[in-house]
Amino acid sequence: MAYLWYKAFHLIGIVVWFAGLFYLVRLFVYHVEADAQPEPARTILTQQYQIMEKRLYNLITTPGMAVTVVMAIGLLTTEPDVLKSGWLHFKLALVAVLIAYHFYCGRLIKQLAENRCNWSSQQLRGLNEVPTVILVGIVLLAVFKQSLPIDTTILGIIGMIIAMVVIIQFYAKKRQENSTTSLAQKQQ
Ligand code: HEM
Repeated sequence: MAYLWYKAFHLIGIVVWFAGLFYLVRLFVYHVEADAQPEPARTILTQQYQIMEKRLYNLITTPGMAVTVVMAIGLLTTEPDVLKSGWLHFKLALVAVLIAYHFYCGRLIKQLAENRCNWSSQQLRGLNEVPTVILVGIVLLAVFKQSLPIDTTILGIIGMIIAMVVIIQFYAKKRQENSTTSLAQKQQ
């Protein structure tokens, strides 16, 4: 019974953690774009984004990660034999990358607050897709376990990354066109 409780809260922690990670980097995108606004909009917007980023990271994202990891430890102590499974080793490698991403986002919050962030809004849009790829990999491993078809999964993930790059480029072009049109309309 304890195992099921741990698993349920493991899943709840994951949802909270990912909601935080996805929203956080979206806020970074808006924060960087606000930097290009004229004053006083620039100061008002960037200060507001700083507050939102810190609160989201400290009150939602990091607690979500903590619940996920603590519940995972609960799962492993209840069923220590799972530790021998190959799928779990792959999953832990992906979780390590995700945790590194989490703390890197924490560093980006500080860099943005100190105006030292070198990422463009377009690059941040790409960065925001990193947890999506990790999520797909981890969930497939957790659900299929040792019966996961590796070749198909790798091909599927590569296809997904290509599709994301194409979509991000497409929307970048669209945004560029829209801003050129609205500038031309203002000048008329
Ligand atoms: C801290 C590292 C983690 C460890 C040690 C861990 C370990 C485990 C274990 C032992 C199970 C139970 C497997 C079963 O009973 O079938 C499980 C379930 C699951 N985990 Fe994790 N996990 C970790 C992080 C994550 C993360 C970050 C995600 C999502 C991105 C995730 C997604 C899942 C899912 C979806 C299940 C349910 C699988 C099922 O019931 O079919 N885990 N995890």
